[in-house]
Amino acid sequence: MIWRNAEQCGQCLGDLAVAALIDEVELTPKPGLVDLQSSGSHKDMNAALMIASARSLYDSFEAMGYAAYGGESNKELRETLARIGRDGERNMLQTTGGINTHRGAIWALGLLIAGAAICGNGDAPEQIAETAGTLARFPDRHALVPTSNGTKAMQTYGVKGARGEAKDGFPHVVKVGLPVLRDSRRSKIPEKNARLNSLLAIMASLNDTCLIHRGGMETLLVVQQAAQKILDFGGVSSVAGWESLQQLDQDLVTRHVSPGGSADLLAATLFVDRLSNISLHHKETGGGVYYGKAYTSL
Ligand SMILES: CC(C)(COP(=O)(O)OP(=O)(O)OC[C@H]1O[C@@H](n2cnc3c(N)ncnc32)[C@H](O[C@H]2O[C@H](COP(=O)(O)OP(=O)(O)OP(=O)(O)O)[C@@H](O)[C@H]2O)[C@@H]1O)[C@@H](O)C(=O)NCCC(=O)NCCS
Ligand SMILES: Nc1ncnc2[nH]cnc12
Repeated sequence: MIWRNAEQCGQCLGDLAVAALIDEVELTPKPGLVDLQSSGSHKDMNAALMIASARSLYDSFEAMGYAAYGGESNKELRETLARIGRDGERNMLQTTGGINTHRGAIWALGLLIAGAAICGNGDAPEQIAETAGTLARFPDRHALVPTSNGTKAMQTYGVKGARGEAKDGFPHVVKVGLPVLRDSRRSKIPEKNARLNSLLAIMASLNDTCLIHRGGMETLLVVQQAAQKILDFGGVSSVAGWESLQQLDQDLVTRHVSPGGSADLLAATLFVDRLSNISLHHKETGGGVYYGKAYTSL
């Protein structure tokens, strides 16, 4: 266990989750998404609002880590997380004046926090994601009848959406986003470019219901192919890749679409990445206590 008790676990995972969300928003330039330079395809959001939204979620993330610490994946925990998650959504909407900034992120990060708190060993991302997946597969008796954009896309086009991604053990985090992030780092490009490559790799294969809801399947395919093309150029550090990234951004803004689900899964990737760095540091230094925000710089 890298935490001594449930309080420490909740605080550490809460800090890391908020830091991951802020890192995602601050990553610039992202195609169609809110970043530090523009609001992308969104008329009702900007970076300050997204950061306020991220911070408003700390208590919920902390509570999820606390609730899951040293526990096991079962129906009771799933329902507890769902209750905390719905409270988190209410806080987010209060903070943003009713704008849905991070619903998908609460879902993905909440489950991964719980997975990490159960496993207690942060340097095994696959195991954490699989544990999160087992939680997602339990039913939640109190779930509302879904009328969301994601549900409509799932019903119309048969895609699995955010629920499917979680139930499958977050393949776009552990098999796509994380390997591309780490491979890109190994080629010694700037950290920002490694994160952009990771986002593009997620976009190239995710059935993002945000894109489908606003643009249909045709738009999804256009975006997936454009993201893949940038990676085939050698990623955003290549001249052609960087130019194509600017073009993709303009195209998404013109089409008024945004890969919000991919952004959430990039945040989830950054979360598991930093958690495993902390965990390895903990092992190398022979343990020690969790020093609050100091860990987030690792
Ligand atoms: C299970 C839930 C995730 C609900 O899922 P559902 O699909 O029914 O509902 P949505 O509200 O559509 O939420 C899904 C959000 O997940 C992101 N996402 C999309 N595709 C994927 C994917 N393939 N894999 C993973 N994640 C995906 C995405 O989130 C981002 O987009 C949000 C903005 O979307 P939207 O409201 O559609 O925004 P606009 O385009 O602006 O809409 P219009 O104005 O045009 O109408 C933004 O929040 C990003 O985060 C999807 O939106 C889950 O939420 C749930 O059941 N919660 C209940 C509580 C619970 O159980 N919690 C568990 C705690 S661990
Ligand atoms: N940066 C971002 N812009 C728009 N929607 C998002 N959903 C999650 N992150 C986002």
